[in-house]
Amino acid sequence: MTTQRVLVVTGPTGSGKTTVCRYLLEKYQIPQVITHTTRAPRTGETNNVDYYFETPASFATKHYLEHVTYSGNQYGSSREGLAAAWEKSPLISIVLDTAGAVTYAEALGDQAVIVYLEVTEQAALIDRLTARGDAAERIQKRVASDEYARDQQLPASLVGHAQVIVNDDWAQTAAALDALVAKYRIA
Ligand SMILES: Nc1ncnc2c1ncn2[C@@H]1O[C@H](COP(=O)(O)OP(=O)(O)OP(=O)(O)O)[C@@H](O)[C@H]1O
Ligand SMILES: Nc1nc2c(ncn2[C@@H]2O[C@H](COP(=O)(O)O)[C@@H](O)[C@H]2O)c(=O)[nH]1
Repeated sequence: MTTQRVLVVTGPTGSGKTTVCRYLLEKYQIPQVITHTTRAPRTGETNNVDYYFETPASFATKHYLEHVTYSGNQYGSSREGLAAAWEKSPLISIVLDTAGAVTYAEALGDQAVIVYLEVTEQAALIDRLTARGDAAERIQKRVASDEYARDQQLPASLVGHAQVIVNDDWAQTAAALDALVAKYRIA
């Protein structure tokens, strides 16, 4: 039987997690698990595609494998969402903060392939969030959050289990992703 795996893409805000999953979808047709959030959509984001955008009341009705608060908003990934993505392909991806990545590693063991993205210069993260169109007040609130500081490091429990990719240069990141997919994708 084919082993079902999920590429858990984690790392600091602005490190490129969403960009990586988009690349995996477009180049390799690797489906991404859609997660739930109470934050407002950014310009260009679509409900049921980028997230299931929820009210606090509707967020509370779902069945989560894990859920977190990140910079004042709630985020959660459902068991149903994971199963629905695995119905499409044995290899899928998900974007999580580092707390979520730790939970996935604990809950799924070797089925969770953890990829930690980092960027050498922290200032580049802020530049990237600004270039993405995030409002200055939102960036300031995020940078001041405990979650922002926490996600700058790979959690101790994932050291030795996670593949670290330095996403300074996209061509190098793409090459690292191609090698990762070659290892786990069933042709
Ligand atoms: N290697 C790179 N070089 C320059 N810009 C990049 C690179 N990778 C991603 N970006 C850009 O950085 C911005 C942030 O990327 P992305 O939204 O993928 O980050 P993220 O980790 O998902 O952020 P968040 O956790 O805040 O949602 C985007 O505008 C993206 O196009
Ligand atoms: N633990 C979880 N983290 C999640 C989930 N969905 C997204 N995220 C992470 O939240 C922050 C903020 O996301 P943003 O889209 O507002 O920039 C980021 O680190 C995401 O990776 C989830 O279901 N669980």
